[in-house]
Amino acid sequence: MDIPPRDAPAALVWLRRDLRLADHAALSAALDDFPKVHLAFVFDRDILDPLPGQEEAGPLAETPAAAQASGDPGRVAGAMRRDRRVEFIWRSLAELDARLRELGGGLHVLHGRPAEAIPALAARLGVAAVYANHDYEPAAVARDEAVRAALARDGRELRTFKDQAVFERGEVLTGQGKPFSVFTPYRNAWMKRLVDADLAERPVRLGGRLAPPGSAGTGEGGRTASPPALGLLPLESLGFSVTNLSELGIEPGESGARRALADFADRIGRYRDTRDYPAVRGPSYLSVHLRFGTLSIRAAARLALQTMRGDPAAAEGASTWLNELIWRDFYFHILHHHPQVVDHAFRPEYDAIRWVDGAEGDALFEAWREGRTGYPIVDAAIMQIRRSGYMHNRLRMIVASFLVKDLGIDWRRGERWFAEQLNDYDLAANNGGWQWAASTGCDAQPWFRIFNPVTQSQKFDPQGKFIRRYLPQLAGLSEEAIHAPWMASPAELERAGLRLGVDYPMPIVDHAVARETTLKRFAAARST
Ligand SMILES: Cc1cc2nc3c(=O)[nH]c(=O)nc-3n(C[C@H](O)[C@H](O)[C@H](O)COP(=O)(O)OP(=O)(O)OC[C@H]3O[C@@H](n4cnc5c(N)ncnc54)[C@H](O)[C@@H]3O)c2cc1C
Repeated sequence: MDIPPRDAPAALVWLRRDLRLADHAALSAALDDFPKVHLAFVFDRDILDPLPGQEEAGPLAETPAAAQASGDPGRVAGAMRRDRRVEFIWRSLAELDARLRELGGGLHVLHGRPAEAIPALAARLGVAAVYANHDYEPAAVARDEAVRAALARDGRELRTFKDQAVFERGEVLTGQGKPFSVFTPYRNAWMKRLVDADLAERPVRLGGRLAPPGSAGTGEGGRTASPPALGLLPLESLGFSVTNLSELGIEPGESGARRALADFADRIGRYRDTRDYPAVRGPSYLSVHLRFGTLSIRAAARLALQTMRGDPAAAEGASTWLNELIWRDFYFHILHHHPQVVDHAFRPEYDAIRWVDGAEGDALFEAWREGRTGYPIVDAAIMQIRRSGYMHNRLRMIVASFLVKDLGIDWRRGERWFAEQLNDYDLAANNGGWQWAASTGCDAQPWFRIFNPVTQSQKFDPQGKFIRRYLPQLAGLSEEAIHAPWMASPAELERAGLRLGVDYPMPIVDHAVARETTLKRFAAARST
């Protein structure tokens, strides 16, 4: 790639899932190559317009459905959706914009389609090149190719960098140069390849290097290129309103990520022993920051590695946590090398499974996503995701397994619903997690191993603390009864003030029967 002339006016750094100013590969490279930089973010209509909104994300004056029912076009236009991710991004950008303004710059925030918006902004600013970080999702790869082609038509380059992963694409391969499909050898090869430079902070020194707002109105449009006064489009102008993000204590932005990382640094030594218990503050809760890049993956991995090297008492916890970060790279690797997993089973034989569909499938799916299965651990987990946009990893495995192996529903339906709900939704990790639980993926749970939701509950929420938090109607049940209320004696139910079938449903399936049906379903697909 040619290095542009030093007197080239400026570069444009296009932020996507890297909403920070520290340790940022594309920004660091742009500052190496150009004397001045602009920064921009596009609220992408192709992503935002189809978002349905999250039912339990906070109060809303009027839902799109109610407005639609009124038949009043004015009300339809004014109806808002709530989506915690959109608010998270918006607030992270507001913080970033404020910081840029302190330094004499400002963030260009656009609402449109990147393939048009980015080349148009680049032209207006008169920049020589656009810098961005790699994204591995097929739709994002196609988007970036479209932007690259449009920029090239104007004689501009799109330069992209690894930032989201520690190792990406073909960097970790088998001895035969092939992609891995099993995690443990991938992890071993990943560890073997790692040197300190891979995790080194990418320097970003912005002082005096930001193109001031309004300074570059010399582009083809001839108009001033300064970002609007606030630098940001109001959330409402995007069709979204404020959610319960603040109530949940989720702090967006780089400052939120820094605080969450520092909080976890004190607990990392206990991670291995606590991470499987949803009632305990065991995991890092950093996934939303890693998703939107308010935290750099290198900073996260540095914490793990430094703890492993410098604190023997915490080393095991840190090494277990590093493993999870490697799973994240692993699923990017799988998505990059096998993009067909987006719509298909990684193991093609499982595309032949006959799932429960039609009215019966719809009814079972509705009961699952509304937390009405009658299995308390499953229903409590569903309440957690609906109210907070987060679900504990152990619970993600339990509810995914339950949908697929107890209810016989196609994993893709669950995957899509998670995609709407999760703050940390990431195509690679979500698809990987669902295919793991459904036994259709690479290195997945074997098809004949089926989680028993009652024993999982007894093991990982032994006192029912998590269940009580999300299903207060069961709070009066004893530790023994809370995992399977239908087994409780009438006297116990009466003591707990619980009317089964009224206050809380009877189980919608019998696990033992469902298990047998699932084994037959998988066996039939394997034999075709
Ligand atoms: C069905 C299912 C769906 C999932 N969907 C997603 C998703 O959309 N987005 C997502 O980030 N994770 C997903 N996961 C993985 C995991 O559940 C979450 O990353 C984790 O619960 C996030 O909480 P944490 O940050 O406290 O995790 P921690 O336990 O503190 O882990 C640290 C980080 O490691 C990464 N990580 C951990 N476990 C995994 C994993 N199995 N695969 C990939 N990365 C991992 C995440 O970035 C996480 O933030 C899914 C798992 C399952 C079983």
